[in-house]
Amino acid sequence: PPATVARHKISDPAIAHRALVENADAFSNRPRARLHVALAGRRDGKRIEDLNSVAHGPYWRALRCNLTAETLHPSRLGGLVPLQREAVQGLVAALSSAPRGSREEVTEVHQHLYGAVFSVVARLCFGHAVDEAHVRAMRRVIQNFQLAIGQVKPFSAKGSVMDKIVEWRRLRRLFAINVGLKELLLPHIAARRMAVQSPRPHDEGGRRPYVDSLFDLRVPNEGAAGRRALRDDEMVNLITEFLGAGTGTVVACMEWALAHIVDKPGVQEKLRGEVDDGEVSRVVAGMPYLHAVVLETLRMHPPLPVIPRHVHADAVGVLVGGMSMPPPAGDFYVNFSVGDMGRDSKIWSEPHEFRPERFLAGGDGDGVGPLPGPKQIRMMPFGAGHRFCPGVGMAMVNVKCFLAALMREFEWALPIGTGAVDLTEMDSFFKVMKKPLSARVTRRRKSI
Ligand code: HEM
Repeated sequence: PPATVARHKISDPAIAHRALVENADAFSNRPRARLHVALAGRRDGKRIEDLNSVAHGPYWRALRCNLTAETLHPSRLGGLVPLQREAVQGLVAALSSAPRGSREEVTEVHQHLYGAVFSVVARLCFGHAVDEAHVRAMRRVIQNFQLAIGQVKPFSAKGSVMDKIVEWRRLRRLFAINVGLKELLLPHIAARRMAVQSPRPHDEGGRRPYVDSLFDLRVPNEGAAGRRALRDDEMVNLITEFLGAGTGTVVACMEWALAHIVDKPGVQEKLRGEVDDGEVSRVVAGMPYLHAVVLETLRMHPPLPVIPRHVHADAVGVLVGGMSMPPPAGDFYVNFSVGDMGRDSKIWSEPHEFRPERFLAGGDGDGVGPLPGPKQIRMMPFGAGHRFCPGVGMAMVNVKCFLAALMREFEWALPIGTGAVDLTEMDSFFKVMKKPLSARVTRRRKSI
């Protein structure tokens, strides 16, 4: 984005509510990420949007309605259970046989979690027929892509010549990964297109893969009447977004939750009391303490701690009283600081303490859910307003399902000889653990 656009920070949840919920129309565009500007420049300005980057309007609405109605609708989440069950089995096997370090710890917890969640998301996207080797290949490229985007720091344009050279190199790496992604995904899109057109399509157990919905989708035809089908390059972007957004955030949340669980054995004990007598599918319905653990994790460590908006000058009045700088004359950007809201001592008692009980009856988070209610914002890890995260339902179900299984199957403890988990945060594409979680992961005798 042009360096001249003023960027404001809003940490006050009342003002965030006034803007994102009460004046949602005026606060429904995101700044264009440098990645998208740069990629469009390489394609003669041809648009390469995904749902996250596209401007609020009819094209966005078509993409969003399709995703929420066809793939992420709450009524379809039950269809995830077989995919989750298979992924849980793989995860339990992988963690059971993972090599241990000198302090008897598993060092690559994150990678194992990523593999398991990705396999659910990839099959939800492409259907069950996509084989394990291809899922692994996609996962590698998507992970590299997110890593590379995190390094480009989409909003930094300042710095010395050296900084710019470094950044340009990173952008080039990103372009190269982007090309690789396209080469990898296009054959899968083509294969799936053939499969759905065949007289006997593969049985998906009642689920409809995300790509299938993209084949049927018709979007407004820019500058012309009527609607048109999606182009292949648009599908590649939407699929990349689906695979990336659906995995990285969920894994970040799970890793933070496990970090606190390892840090506080009491939390693990309470969780176990709840999950030991449960069936995986019951996780969706009633496990209040597990639900509280996930909310507490998202309060303290929202994977996306900043929610940016591009705002027209005439909406500046909405933010009066909350601006960190004098009101701008022209259009401006606002960063709503989800991270600050989650740790605001005016809203939360002892905000730096991991205390899931606060979300149970009588606690200071009693009644607070993953999305803000219509009246006020206490925390907003999934955003707010028109652009709130459409994956909230699937994310909560996946995090809870995997955590429940990990509690039921394993004992989680600090590596031998260490006193505490290092909970320092680091900015990457998502807010992640600076020192990835290592833990002693011992198989429990009692099993599902
Ligand atoms: C713990 C997990 C997740 C967290 C914390 C999270 C968080 C967020 C946040 C903060 C936003 C921006 C909201 C705003 O601007 O108001 C967002 C947008 C989005 N998320 Fe998620 N997300 C998660 C999981 C998912 C999943 C599972 C999917 C789908 C597969 C997904 C797909 C999206 C998409 C497509 C957008 C852009 C929506 C739009 O602009 O209309 N997310 N997410």
